[in-house]
Amino acid sequence: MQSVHGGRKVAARRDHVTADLPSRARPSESSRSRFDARRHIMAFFTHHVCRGLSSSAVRNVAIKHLTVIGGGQMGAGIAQVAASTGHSVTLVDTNGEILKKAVKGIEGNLKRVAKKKFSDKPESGEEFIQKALQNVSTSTDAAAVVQGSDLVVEAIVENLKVKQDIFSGLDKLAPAHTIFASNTSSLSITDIASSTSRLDRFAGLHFFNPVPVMKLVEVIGTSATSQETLDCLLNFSKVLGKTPVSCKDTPGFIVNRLLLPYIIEAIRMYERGHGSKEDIDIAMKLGCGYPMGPLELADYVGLDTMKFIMDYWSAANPENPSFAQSESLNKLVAEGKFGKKTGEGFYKYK
Ligand SMILES: CCCCCCCCCCCCCC(=O)CC(=O)SCCNC(=O)CCNC(=O)[C@H](O)C(C)(C)COP(=O)(O)OP(=O)(O)OC[C@H]1O[C@@H](n2cnc3c(N)ncnc32)[C@H](O)[C@@H]1OP(=O)(O)O
Ligand SMILES: NC(=O)C1=CN([C@@H]2O[C@H](COP(=O)(O)OP(=O)(O)OC[C@H]3O[C@@H](n4cnc5c(N)ncnc54)[C@H](O)[C@@H]3O)[C@@H](O)[C@H]2O)C=CC1
Repeated sequence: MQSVHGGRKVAARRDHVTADLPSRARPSESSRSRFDARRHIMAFFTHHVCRGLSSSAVRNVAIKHLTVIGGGQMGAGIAQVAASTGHSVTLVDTNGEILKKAVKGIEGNLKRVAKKKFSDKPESGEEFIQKALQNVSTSTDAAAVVQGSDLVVEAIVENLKVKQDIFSGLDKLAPAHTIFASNTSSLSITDIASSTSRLDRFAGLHFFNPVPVMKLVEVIGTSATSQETLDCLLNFSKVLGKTPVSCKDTPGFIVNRLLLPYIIEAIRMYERGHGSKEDIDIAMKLGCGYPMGPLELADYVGLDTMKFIMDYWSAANPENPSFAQSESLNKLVAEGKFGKKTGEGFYKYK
């Protein structure tokens, strides 16, 4: 195991709990202690009450240590938020260079959070950053680190077989109480879970990009997921400072079921020449108040991921012309232009 920051301190600390909240959601000084007390009650629930819920294996779960598989934009974001709310996190990727980049990115983003949250107390901000970084370690070997995990969150490439392979291997090594969760955007949780023998302890935990900023988490249960597992994940999401919603394991869950047709139609509109990419994006930003237009958002999500999603939906619905191949998306992906993360997609980035 390659340990970058190595720390394994797991106590949920008061100054970590509200760390990632945007300023509009942060409590005033006068309400902070009440706010913190509520968070502590939720942390207590996750850490202790889940233990006694029922006779299933998950009753022993106290989510203190998690393994996040995939050190890309989502995995790094999930690790950042978990570490800054007092959890010990091991971030895993097959590529050590990606892990170094992820830790550097986490440090940079923690500085942005600290600058906002501790604008009047820079020394507290520095302490917050160091404590969070001590909670993160990295590894290129998931099998070697999963034994100590209460929760495994997978955020690797959007490919069913690759996700099934990783979970099937870890299922044989992880303790019985460990909950497995996938951050998939579009794949069936039931299909991913079928590669394991812990169907009652398997769920979707779908974060939004950028994880430190976006407040939503979709908690997705299959017909086999136990209520104890769902309760633990709903409470864990709250301890992270997020607002969870419960979803059935249906295509796209809630958000992507609505977002997918919107982005598809925007790309088709651009391909038909009915509007320039800039005008389509400006129209949706100024007309609907969205922070990003649909083509900017596609670049932000990653065009490789968009193509994985599109190919999967297309294979599942071959008769539906909505999911027909997109010439512009295919061309950009073939050229390695995956959007913001590679410096070019529909737009160029510095
Ligand atoms: C025809 C074929 C088509 C194929 C179609 C396939 C369709 C597939 C669709 C499915 C997509 C799947 C993705 C998924 O599963 C779900 C998603 O995640 S969808 C994406 C959701 N995200 C959004 O919608 C993001 C929208 N954008 C924004 O909210 C803002 O633009 C953003 C916050 C990203 C940036 O804001 P901006 O003002 O532009 O920049 P700033 O840099 O000033 O940031 C604002 C604010 O936020 C802080 N911040 C930003 N990033 C981070 C970070 N990583 N960590 C910490 N803090 C961060 C920053 O500091 C600023 O704070 P201030 O207090 O305002 O200074
Ligand atoms: N990009 C987005 O906006 C969102 C993506 N998601 C989902 O999250 C997942 C990850 O997406 P991103 O972080 O954007 O992708 P990414 O491409 O930034 O990162 C994926 C990472 O997984 C690593 N990886 C691949 N196979 C692996 C394996 N077997 N073991 C360990 N690591 C492995 C890669 O090296 C890469 O670093 C996907 O399932 C995606 O659909 C969910 C919400 C939003």
